[in-house]
Amino acid sequence: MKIKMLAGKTIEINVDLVKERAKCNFNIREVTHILDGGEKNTIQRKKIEDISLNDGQSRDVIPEEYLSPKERYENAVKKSCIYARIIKTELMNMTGLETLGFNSPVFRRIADAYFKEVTPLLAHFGMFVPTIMGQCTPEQLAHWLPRALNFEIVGTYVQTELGHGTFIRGLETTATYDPQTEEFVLHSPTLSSYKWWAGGLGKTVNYCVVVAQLYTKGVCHGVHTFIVQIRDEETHMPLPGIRVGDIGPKMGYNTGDNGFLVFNHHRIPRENMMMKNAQVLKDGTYVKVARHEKLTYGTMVYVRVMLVNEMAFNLAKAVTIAVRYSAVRRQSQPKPNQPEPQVLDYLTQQHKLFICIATAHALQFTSDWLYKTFTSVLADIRDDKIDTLPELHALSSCLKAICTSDCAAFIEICRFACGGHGYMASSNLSMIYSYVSATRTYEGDYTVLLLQTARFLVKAWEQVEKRRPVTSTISYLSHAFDKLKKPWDGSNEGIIRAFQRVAAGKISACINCIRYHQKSGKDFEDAWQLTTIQLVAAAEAHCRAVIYDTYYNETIRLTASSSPNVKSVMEQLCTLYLLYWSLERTGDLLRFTSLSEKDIFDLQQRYEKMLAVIRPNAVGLVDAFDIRDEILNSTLGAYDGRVYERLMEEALKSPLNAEPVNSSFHKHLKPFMQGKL
Ligand SMILES: CCC/C=C/C(=O)SCCNC(=O)CCNC(=O)[C@H](O)C(C)(C)COP(=O)([O-])OP(=O)([O-])OC[C@H]1O[C@@H](n2cnc3c(N)ncnc32)[C@H](O)[C@@H]1OP(=O)([O-])[O-]
Ligand SMILES: Cc1cc2nc3c(=O)[nH]c(=O)nc-3n(C[C@H](O)[C@H](O)[C@H](O)COP(=O)(O)OP(=O)(O)OC[C@H]3O[C@@H](n4cnc5c(N)ncnc54)[C@H](O)[C@@H]3O)c2cc1C
Repeated sequence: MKIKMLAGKTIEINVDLVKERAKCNFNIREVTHILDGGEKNTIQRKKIEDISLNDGQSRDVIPEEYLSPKERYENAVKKSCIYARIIKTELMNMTGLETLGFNSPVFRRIADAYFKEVTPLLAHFGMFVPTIMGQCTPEQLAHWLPRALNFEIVGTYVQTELGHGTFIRGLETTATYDPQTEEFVLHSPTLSSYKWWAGGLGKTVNYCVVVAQLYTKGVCHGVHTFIVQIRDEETHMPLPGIRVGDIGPKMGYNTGDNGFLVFNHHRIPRENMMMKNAQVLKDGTYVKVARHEKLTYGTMVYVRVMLVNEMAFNLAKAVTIAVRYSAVRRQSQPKPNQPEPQVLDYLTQQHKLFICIATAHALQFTSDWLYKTFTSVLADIRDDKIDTLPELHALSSCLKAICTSDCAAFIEICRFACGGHGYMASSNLSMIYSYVSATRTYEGDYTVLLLQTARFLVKAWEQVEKRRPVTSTISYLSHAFDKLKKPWDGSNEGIIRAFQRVAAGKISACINCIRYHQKSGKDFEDAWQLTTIQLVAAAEAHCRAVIYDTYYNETIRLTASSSPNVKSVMEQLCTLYLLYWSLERTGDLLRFTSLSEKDIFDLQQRYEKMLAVIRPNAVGLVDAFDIRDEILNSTLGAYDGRVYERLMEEALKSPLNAEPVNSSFHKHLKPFMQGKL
C-alpha cells in the first residue's frame, strides 16, 4: 500500500494501481472533459456530485441485500425523497440543466450512489414528466408541469398490459367519452387488459399517464394518453374504481415497485386527455391536431434516445471496476521463478476489457450525436415539419436495441474478467447487469425495434433504386449497386466503408428474398415475415455502420485541439473498436467485400498490437471516466484498489456472522447428521 493525498484526504492506494497511474502517458483530465462534453460540464458535474454526495446521505448503514423486500422498498422511498429534494432545491436551477431537467445524465450518475437498484421515482423523472412536456396543450402544461416538477404529485407511465407490451395498437384498456358528464370512463374489460409493469405504480405514485383506446360517439380512434389520478392526495388510498398493487419480485428493479392497475369504470374529467396531438370536444367530436399519427409514441422515442447515454455510463462503470481489479489481481505463473503477473497483463484479459473501454466511448459519442438529432427533429416538429421523424424513429430504434444489447453482453464480460469475486454482490457487477439486461426488453424489445428500422431501410432501398435522394445516414446504400468489389482497404475509413457495404449487401439480400417470396405467390406481409431473420441482421449491420462512422468522425472532431497523447489514445481506442468488429464479423466481410485470408491475418496482428499499445494507459483510461467510489459502489473497483480489505469488510456485515453458531444447526443439521431426522 502507498499513502496518497486525494481531495485533501489521506488514503492508502494499492501499489500496483500507483504504478499503473504513473505509467499513464496522457492527461486524464483532458479525456474526462471530452467525455463530459467540455470542461464546463465537468466542473458542473463535480459540483453537483459534491453537493449531493459529500454529506454521506446517500450511503446505507446496512447493505441493501440484507433487507427484506419491504424494507428495501421503504429505504428506497426514504432516499428518493432526499435525492429529489436535493435536485429540486439545490440543483435544478443551476445553469445548463434546464433543457434536460430531471433527466440530465449528471443526475443519473448521482442516483447510482443513492440506489443500488432504482428509485421508485424513476418513471416520474424519466417518463411521467417527459410525457406531460410532450403530449399536453399549453394550458394543460401550465396546470400539470409545475405540480409534477414540485413533486406535489408523483406519477408514472402506464402503457403495457398483461396481454400486450409490444403491440400498442392491441392494448385493450378503454377510455370512453361520456358527453353527458364531460368525462372519460376508463375500464379494464379483460384480464389481459390489466395494466402491468409501470415503475412506481405498485405503491408510490398517485397519478399516472394511462395509454388507452379512445372511444367517442361509438367510434374507436386508437390509443391516446390520459392523466389519471389513482390515489387520494392526502391518504394515498386507491380511489374508487381503481385496483392497484405491486407485481412482485423481478430479476432486478426490485426497489422500483413496478405495479398492476385495473379500472372499473373509473371516471376522469375530459380535460385529462392529453390534447396536444388530438382532442375530444365537449360534445364528443374527435379532432386530430398532429400531422403524424405516431406522435403519441413520442415519450418512447425520447426514452430510447436517453437509454443510449445510459448504456455508455453503465458500461463505463463496469469496465472501471474490472480494469482496476485486473491491475490489482495477480494470478498464475506463466514463467517459472517469475512473480505472478497482474491479470491485466494477459492478452486474453486485455481482449475482454479494452473493447469495453472503447465501446463506452463509442456509445457516449453516438448518444451525444443522437441527442442532437433528436432535438433538431423536435424543432422541426414544432415548425410543423414531420419528414425527419421516420429517420429519427429508425435511428433511435436500432441504436436502443444494439447499445442495450452490446452493453449487457460487455458488462457480463467485465464480470467474467473479475473471476469469482466478480460474482460477489459487493462487486456491484451483478446489480449493474440486472439493471442493464432489462433495458434490452423495455421501451421496445430488441427484435421488434430492429424490425422497425428494417422497415425504414427497405423503404429507403426502394428510393435509392428509383435514384431518389435519401438522408445522409443511408446514403451508403448506393454502394450496393456497385458492380465491382473494391480492393480491401484496412484503414479506419476503409473499414467503415466495408461495413457500409456489408449493411447495403444485407439489405439488398432482404429485398431479393422478399421479392422472391412475392414472385412465388406470397403477399407482402408473408414475404416480410419469411425474411425477418435477415431483416434483423440487416438492421443490426446498418446500426453498427452508423456507430462506426459516428464514433470515428466524433473522435476526430472532439480531439482536434487536444494534446497529442490524448488525441492518440482516443484514436487508438477507435481503431481498436474497428479492428475488434472486423475480426468478429469476418464472415460478413468475406461475403460482401474483397477481404482475404491474408487480410484477416493482418487485422489480427494489428488488433493484438493495439492491445499492447493501450495496455499502459488502461487504468488511466478508466480513471478518465471519473466515476466516484460512491457511484461505483464496488469492493473491486474503488479508486484505492483495496480489494481484499473491502471484500472482508463487506463479508463481516453478513447477518450470518453475527453469531458463531446459527440456530438451524441445532434445529435441523445436527439431528439430521446424527440420523435423528
Ligand atoms: C424507466 C423506463 C422503464 C420502462 C418503460 C417502458 O418500457 S414503457 C413501455 C414501452 N413500450 C414500448 O416501447 C412498446 C414497443 N412497441 C412499439 O413501439 C410499437 O407498437 C411498434 C413500433 C412496435 C409498432 O407500432 P404500430 O403497430 O403502431 O406501428 P407499425 O409497426 O404498424 O408502423 C406504422 C408506422 O408507424 C411508424 N412508427 C412506429 N413507431 C413510431 C414512432 N415511435 N415514431 C415515429 N414513427 C413510428 C413506423 O415506422 C411505420 O411507418 P411507415 O413504415 O408506415 O412509414
Ligand atoms: C424492468 C421493466 C420495466 C418496465 N417498465 C414499464 C413502464 O414503466 N411502463 C410500461 O408501460 N411498461 C413497462 N415495461 C414493459 C415493457 O415495455 C415491455 O415488457 C416491453 O415493451 C416488451 O413487450 P412485451 O413484454 O409485450 O414482450 P413481447 O412482445 O410479448 O415479447 C415476447 C417475445 O416475442 C417477440 N416478438 C413480439 N412481437 C414480435 C414481432 N412483431 N416480431 C417478432 N418477434 C416479436 C419478442 O422479440 C420477444 O422475444 C417494463 C418492463 C420491464 C422488464
